Amino acid sequence: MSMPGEGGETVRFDPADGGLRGTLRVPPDKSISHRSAIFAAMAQEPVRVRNYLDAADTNSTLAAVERIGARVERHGGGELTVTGVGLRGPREIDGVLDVGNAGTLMRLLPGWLAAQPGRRWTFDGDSSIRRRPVDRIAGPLRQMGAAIEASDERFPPFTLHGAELRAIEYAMPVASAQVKSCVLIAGMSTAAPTTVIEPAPSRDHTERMLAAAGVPIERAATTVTVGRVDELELEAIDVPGDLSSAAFWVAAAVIVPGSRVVLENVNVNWTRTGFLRIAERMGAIVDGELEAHGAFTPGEPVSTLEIADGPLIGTTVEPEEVPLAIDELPLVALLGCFADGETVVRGAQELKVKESDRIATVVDGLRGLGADIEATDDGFVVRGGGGLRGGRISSHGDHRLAMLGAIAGLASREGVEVEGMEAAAVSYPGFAADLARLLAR
Ligand SMILES: O=C(O)C1=C[C@@H](OP(=O)(O)O)[C@@H](O)[C@H](O)C1
Ligand SMILES: C=C(OP(=O)(O)O)C(=O)O
Repeated sequence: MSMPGEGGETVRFDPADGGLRGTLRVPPDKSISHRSAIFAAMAQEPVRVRNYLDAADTNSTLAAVERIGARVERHGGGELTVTGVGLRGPREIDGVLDVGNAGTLMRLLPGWLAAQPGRRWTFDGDSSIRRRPVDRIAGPLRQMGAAIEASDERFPPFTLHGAELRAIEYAMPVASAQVKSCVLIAGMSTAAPTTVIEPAPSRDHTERMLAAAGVPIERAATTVTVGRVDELELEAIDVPGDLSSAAFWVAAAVIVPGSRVVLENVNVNWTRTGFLRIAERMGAIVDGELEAHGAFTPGEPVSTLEIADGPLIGTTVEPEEVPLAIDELPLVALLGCFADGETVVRGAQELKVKESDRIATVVDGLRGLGADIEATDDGFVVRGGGGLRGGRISSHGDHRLAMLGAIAGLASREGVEVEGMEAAAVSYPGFAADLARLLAR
């Protein structure tokens, strides 16, 4: 299977003289879209999903739930009706379940399928997914009674044998919303309540959506307990805009002189907004009013954000902040190049097992554009203030690297060529069109 970005399209991003200006509605949230499709597939009654993300990762999820028996009607404009198979109804398939490039799909869906006694599925994906560990979900699922065979014990492809699961109390070794979600989903089928303890808070979209679906779920600090259910009661889900996509424009507005950008309908769930807090600490001014979210909310707050350019100072991102800003840490490195003093990220080893090794690809990529940046075992150190010269950067097939390169180009002195720009379509297919809108004056 091929990897997006390998040997693909090279696109040049010139300095955005005069700044980025305008108002955007950022694309639907990827994490919440994945969950809406998977939870709707578990329901028995049809579920209306509004504003579903039309991107490679979330389309992999729709294809996967269809293969195991759910019906997906696509009404256009991000509107779907998903008719599920019920919690106990996913069917076996011939061949593999292809998760494409989507780590979230690969780690959430097994939580459900592990609870189907006597049935089995084989999961596989692209060359990037084959480097992403599944032992982190195989461990707790085995403790619950499922069997999993993986290549080298750790990586896809892997085969999952469902079982009558037993409840566990699972203390997670790493803060991962994907692992937490997997165990909670499996825990909906155990006779006694299942508990997950996180080392630090991570995104809580699963907890919010399951609570909205009538699942007994209790949270106290970093402990989450889920009770058994026979059915999910979800009528409709309205997916808010993605903070992780919005973050590219927040970063661009802050570092490209003369910018003023307004971002509408952004999910500002506290477990996702770590990047905004870090950027504000560095001196960025992000104004946002909390707003109600419309008729069918999965319990997620949204806001309109207003960002303008301004001077930055370096900061240190501590380990407990990492899960709250995990996908935006590459952008912290970029801001660091434009900030006075040192910007340090610590406790972010998890970056090594994303779509690319994001410590190596960010550090090598930005250094190639003129940054003074060094990798550490668990993050990076940037000595900023000099901005970026420009040059060439590879996405390594990683959507967030591709878009990082683009924003770096806009803020650079000489422009940046991004190799493998098409990888952006994994989470943000409209990235180029939105950029063109912010450049049109
Ligand atoms: O649960 C989710 O939707 C996600 C959790 C995070 O991964 P980890 O759980 O591996 O930290 C994040 O990096 C990923 O983009 C999406
Ligand atoms: C890490 C990411 O996603 P996933 O784990 O779902 O592939 C991401 O979107 O940055």
